[in-house]
Order: sequence, then C-alpha cells, then structure tokens
Amino acid sequence: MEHALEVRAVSLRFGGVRALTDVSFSVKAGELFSIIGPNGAGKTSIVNCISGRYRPTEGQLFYHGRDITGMKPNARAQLGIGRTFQNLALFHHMSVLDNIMVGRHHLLKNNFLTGSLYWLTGARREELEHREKVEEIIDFLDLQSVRKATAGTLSYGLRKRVELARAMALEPKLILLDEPMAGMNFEEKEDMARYIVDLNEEYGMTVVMIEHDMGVVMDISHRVVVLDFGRKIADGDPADVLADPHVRRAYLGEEDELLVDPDDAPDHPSASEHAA
Ligand SMILES: Nc1ncnc2c1ncn2[C@@H]1O[C@H](COP(=O)(O)OP(=O)(O)OP(=O)(O)O)[C@@H](O)[C@H]1O
Repeated sequence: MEHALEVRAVSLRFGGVRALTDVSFSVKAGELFSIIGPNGAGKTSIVNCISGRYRPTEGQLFYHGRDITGMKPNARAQLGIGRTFQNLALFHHMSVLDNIMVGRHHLLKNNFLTGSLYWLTGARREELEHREKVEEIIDFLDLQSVRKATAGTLSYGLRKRVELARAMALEPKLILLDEPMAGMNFEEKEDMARYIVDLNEEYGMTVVMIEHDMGVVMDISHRVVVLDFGRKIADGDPADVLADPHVRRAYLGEEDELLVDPDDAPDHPSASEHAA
C-alpha cells in the first residue's frame, strides 16, 4: 500500500516548550489511523503540522511522496487534506446546508466575476453539481431533518456531525479528525464511530484521528501511534500498542482512561509475554 502521509523527524518548539521531538510515522493510503497519548502529549500539534497550521521547527512532511513541509494550509486542502477541529469551528448563524456549502469553496471554479454571466457560463451547472454533492453528504450523515436548521441551535453531537460534513464537502483524500467524539454521549459516539468507519470504507478516505476514547480507538483503528511528552513511544496495530509496557506506563495515573484490557483484545500476547 502506498504511503498517503509520512511524518519524518518532526520537532516543534514554542519558545522553550518542546511540543514535539523527532516524531516519525507514516500512514498508508486507505488506513484508519489514530494518534493517542495523555493530555499535552503533542497530538494536536502534530495534526496542526500536517494540516499546515504550524510549521515544524525541524523535520519534513510528505503527502503521497510530495514534500508539503512549507506549504500553506489552503494549498494542502487543494491537494486533498481536510480536517475538523477540536473546538467546533462552524458558522453558528448559518444553516447546516450553507455550512456544508462553505466546505466546497476550495472546489469552486467560478467566482463573483463570472457570477454575472451565471446563465451563460458553467456557473449554474457548477452550482448544481455542488448542491448534489452536498445532498449526498447530508444523506450519508443522516442530516436531512436538520438541513435548514441554524447550526448554532443544534445539539453538540449534531454540530460535530455537521463539522464532519463540512470537512467531507472538500472531498478530501486524507481527513484529519481532532477528537471527533469529545463531549458526546454513548449513542452519539457509536453513531460517529460508524460514520468514520463508513467514510473510510465507502469513500476510501484515509483517516487520521485523535481520540481519547480508548474503546473506540482500539475498536475501529487499523493502526495507532502513541505520543508522550511530545515523543513517539509506540506505533503498531491496536492490540500490540495496548500490550506495550511503555504505553501502559505512560497512562499510569490515567489508568481509568485505558479502558480496554489488553487481555480482552483479540490475537495478541499478554503484556507480560510481550515484555518478556
Ligand atoms: N500555541 C502554543 N503555544 C505554546 N505552547 C503550545 C502551543 N500549542 C501547544 N503547546 C504546548 O505543546 C504541548 C503539546 O500540546 P498539544 O495541544 O499538542 O497536546 P495534546 O496531546 O493535543 O493535548 P490534549 O490532549 O490536552 O489536547 C503542550 O505542552 C502545550 O502546552
């Protein structure tokens, strides 16, 4: 499988704070890949480096073999890298439909200059195509009943779903999800997990997700990377990562968060066998 993303020896400093130190990992095209780690481990920092919000102090990033280290976020979005944010970034006064349409602006070929020639140019056809795509996403994420609602009036779980819809509207090949299930109740999490699996499987999107809910991460991820104090301490398939003694130690004191016992996960050695 081709690498969709390669993070090569990335370090990031904010003054004296070392948010990331020499982090390397790669994500294969079509993978559902998760980034985990205790609070302050550097998860959002690495996602911001991938999306272009932050520029690494050292190291390089490659997207399908192309060096994107110095590229602006917009240029990365045009290449097919989409994202959602930890804190919702919706236009609260706008409808669900319009919020999703905003997600397509990178794909608009016609602008206000050609807008005056609306009926003569391809602008009308283009708008219809965009509408169709938006309707497809609304169906996929079961947002029909709220499509005209003002985004700010929706429940938190629904707003997270609209944010996912807006990120999907860009038709990314790689989607970065920053805590897509944070603040959700059990049912909302189950729904969101299903949508994420479906967009990976049905749309073939490569998914890179930060998520704190270990049960969900271990359930749906193909591979996992673990950060601690800005350094990578493990990566591999979920069962191996759970059984890794470094990972278990990193979560000591947060043991309640490591909800899945490695002995319950299928087809892997126990922590003690692994350590032996
Ligand atoms: N803009 C910034 N300026 C200064 N320090 C920052 C900035 N962003 C992150 N940091 C620091 O970098 C480190 C890693 O933060 P980051 O937000 O990436 O961690 P995280 O794993 O996403 O944490 P959480 O799970 O709490 O969201 C922390 O020490 C944080 O305080």
